[in-house]
Amino acid sequence: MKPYVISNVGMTLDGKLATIANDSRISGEEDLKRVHQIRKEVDGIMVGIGTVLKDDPRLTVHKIPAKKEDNPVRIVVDSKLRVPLNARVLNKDAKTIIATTEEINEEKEEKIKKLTEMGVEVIKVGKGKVDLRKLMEELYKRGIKKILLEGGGTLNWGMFKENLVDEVRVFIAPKIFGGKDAPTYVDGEGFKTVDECVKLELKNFYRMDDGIVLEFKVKK
Ligand SMILES: NC(=O)c1ccc[n+]([C@@H]2O[C@H](COP(=O)([O-])OP(=O)(O)OC[C@H]3O[C@@H](n4cnc5c(N)ncnc54)[C@H](O)[C@@H]3O)[C@@H](O)[C@H]2O)c1
Ligand SMILES: Nc1nc(=O)c(N)c(NC[C@H](O)[C@H](O)[C@H](O)COP(=O)(O)O)[nH]1
Repeated sequence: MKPYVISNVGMTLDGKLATIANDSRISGEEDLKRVHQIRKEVDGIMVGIGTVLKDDPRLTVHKIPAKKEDNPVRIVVDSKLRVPLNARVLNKDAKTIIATTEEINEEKEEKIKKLTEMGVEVIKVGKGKVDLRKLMEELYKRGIKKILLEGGGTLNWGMFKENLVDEVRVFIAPKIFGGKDAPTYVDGEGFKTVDECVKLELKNFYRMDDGIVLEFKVKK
């Protein structure tokens, strides 16, 4: 059994999640409230370490009225345990799980010890990179039945490739960032053929701020 996974991003018309200089001010105020409403409704919110290193996100519910217990469990996928100990995602505002690989060395062991002392749970699944399917099973066992996957593009690829995403909600801003190397919604290796790509069913769409939100179910 695995959690139900909602992938949500704010994206420009040309599919970017940030500029080549990592400016990622894409969602408007109303859309951020929509995102925080989803955060309030899920059991876990998941990002890759790239997002933590570039954005230092809090991953708590703070754009709409909420109590501390409304904060979902924060999950960071971090193969090499690069998360800085002063990252906001490690603060006391919510529970945090760091998912890393099974490879271990003295430095990593030391960091796990420090994280554990901070009250952070470290889950070790996979070799080379985190085994996302096994991670989903571990999270489900911990009562995490619904997850908001916030990105970024590399983790989104890993989750789509493993067929672990159930729903897609995307805010598209009326902006074009350009940039061959700018981060996009789904980066990583990419599918070679249309046959093997992720197929979606459009369920809903509506205006939001100066853009539009599209909602899809992933066809399984
Ligand atoms: N606009 C949005 O909605 C939004 C949302 C999130 C992030 N972002 C942007 O995305 C960028 C960060 O994305 P990114 O691609 O650099 O990093 P990411 O956040 O996708 O993290 C990727 C990292 O996770 C780790 N990882 C471990 N196991 C993995 C696996 N099985 N599959 C994939 N990754 C695995 C690897 O270290 C990998 O480099 C930033 O610019 C951030 O601002 C934007
Ligand atoms: N939906 C969405 N629209 C955006 O325009 C944007 N930049 C993000 N970025 C995703 C990232 O994971 C965090 O949502 C932000 O970095 C804010 O983080 P916090 O509020 O501190 O949790 N997400």
